[in-house]
Amino acid sequence: MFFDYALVHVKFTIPLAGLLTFLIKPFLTYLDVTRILFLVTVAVTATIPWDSYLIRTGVWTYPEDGVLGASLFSIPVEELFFFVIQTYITSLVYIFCNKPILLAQYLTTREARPEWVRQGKAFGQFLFVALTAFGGYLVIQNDQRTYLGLILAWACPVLCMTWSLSGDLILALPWTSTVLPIMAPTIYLWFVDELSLRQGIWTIEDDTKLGSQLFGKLDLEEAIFFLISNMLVVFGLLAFDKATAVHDAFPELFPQPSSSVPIMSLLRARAVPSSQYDMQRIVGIQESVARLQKKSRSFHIASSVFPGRARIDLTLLYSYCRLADDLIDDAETPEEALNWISKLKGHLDSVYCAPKAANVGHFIRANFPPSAHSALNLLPTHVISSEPLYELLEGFRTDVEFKMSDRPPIQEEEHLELYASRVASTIGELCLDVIFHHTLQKVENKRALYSAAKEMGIALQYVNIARDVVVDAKIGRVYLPTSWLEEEGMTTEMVLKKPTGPQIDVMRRRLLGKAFQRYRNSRPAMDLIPKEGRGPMIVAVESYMEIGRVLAEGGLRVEGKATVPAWRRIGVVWKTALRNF
Ligand SMILES: CC(C)=CCC/C(C)=C/CC/C(C)=C/CC/C(C)=C/[C@@H]1[C@@H](COP(=O)(O)OP(=O)(O)O)[C@]1(C)CC/C=C(\C)CC/C=C(\C)CCC=C(C)C
Repeated sequence: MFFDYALVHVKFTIPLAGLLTFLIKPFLTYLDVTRILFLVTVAVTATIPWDSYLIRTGVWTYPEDGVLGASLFSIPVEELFFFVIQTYITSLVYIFCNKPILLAQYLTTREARPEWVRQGKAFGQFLFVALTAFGGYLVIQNDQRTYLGLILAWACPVLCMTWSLSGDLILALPWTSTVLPIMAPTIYLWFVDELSLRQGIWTIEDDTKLGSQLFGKLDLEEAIFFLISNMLVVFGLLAFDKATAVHDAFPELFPQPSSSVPIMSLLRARAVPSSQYDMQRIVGIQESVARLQKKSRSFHIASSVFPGRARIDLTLLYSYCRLADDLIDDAETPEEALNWISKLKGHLDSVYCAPKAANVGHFIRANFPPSAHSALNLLPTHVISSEPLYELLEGFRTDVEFKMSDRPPIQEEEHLELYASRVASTIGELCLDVIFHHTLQKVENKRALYSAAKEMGIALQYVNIARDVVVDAKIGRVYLPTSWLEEEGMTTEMVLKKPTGPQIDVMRRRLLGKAFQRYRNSRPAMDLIPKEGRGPMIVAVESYMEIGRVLAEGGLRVEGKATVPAWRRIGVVWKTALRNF
């Protein structure tokens, strides 16, 4: 049939590329687009001489009526398009699979690598060198193994190079970041190829192939070709990403954020010997990511759409806030909790107030358990201002007061507002500090933005309280104002005993109403946030407000805690990103 090869694209590759573009476009950054273009250019340039040789020497043939007719160096345009679209598809799958991962946490110095990673990397290097030599040998033999030889001799030197650059990272990453983006497009292309071979759209000549099939008509060499070419794409992207991760992880070595430097300068980060990596910082980043992942699904999902360095700083900030909150919540007595507050203040004093020579590290080691060290050491104090942090600690004092006196600290609505502004408006301010620090844009209206961020913080805290009435009651806390309880004919003791029922639902709705009012007041200001942080910040806020929406709909509860189903969380992130990125 005429134009069969073009039809393969129309039916199989273009629709998949279109679907992936539709799904992933909202999350694509400038850096993503740059590296896809870079990789497509490299892939096309590197494949043309090889493919042209294959066609001119008759390893591959195409029936004349199966192709459009236009060609470059004997390569049909459809084939050239295949290099482009395959690289594009695999890159998108890779980017999709890797968004949730903060790559910097997988960087290691040679000494810090587990033995199996060191040996695996060396084995990979040996394997690719051996396969290159074997491929060369097969080409020289010039028999049925020629096509296999050409594939190996062409691809394995490049694989060896990219593996040498980032084999340690490839081995350390979860399989969903490496094997999945290689295998998913490979398997899809195997089926497309099998169909094409079955229909005779292209043919591999019998003299130059082994004659064994993986399945159906799919020749073993073709299966290996798609596997290896997708490995080339993924290894190439990983080598690129390793440079970005190094750049983002070590602001002391690279003051500019990765999103603002030209691609070639970025690759210079790759040249930094791993012996210069600050492993204490990397371990701290790992611990912070683990804390975020374990403690907050909303912020963890939202963190994946922030650009590299802002993402690291927000994760470190989260880790500090969570640690401080947990130290106080988990204290056995109110006195112990107050002691933690004063130690945390001491830490802030040593960072922000003491003369430069003050030994912050020593203070941390002397006063906090080892599990707290990295969160305190890595709090990005060069990026955030001190006042909101002191204020946050003041807010935690209210939590302690629940245990200290018979009179609950939240008597009136204004007490609730003060509490929320201390523990959450402060977080809004700190988040803005991070974004302002990492933007290259000159920010107008900073004052208005800070004031909206404070308002939004209160909205999120109200949602948090509305969600956690049961959970909080279990630890002796009722954040609903006593005056509201009285209006519903209840007392604090009654809520502590039975934190559910129609009166609680009325008060929860009242609180949610106030949360949404504040959300509506402050949401328009978010459009003025610098572009690097605007979309991700909106995603973070919307993901959290979704908990409020689920609650308002009387939604799902697990052990008294409203949960947003995973599909709904992902939907919110996707829709928000589509509108705001
Ligand atoms: C993406 C990312 C990693 C963001 C990190 C945000 C961050 C630093 C959060 C701090 C969390 C924390 C532990 C604070 C201690 C006090 C506390 C408990 C506050 C409550 C947060 C809930 O956190 P939790 O871990 O309990 O989460 P789960 O409910 O378990 O999922 C709060 C509800 C406060 C959250 C408040 C904010 C994030 C501020 C929101 C405001 C903005 C983002 C600014 C918007 C800007 C404009 C201009 C309007």
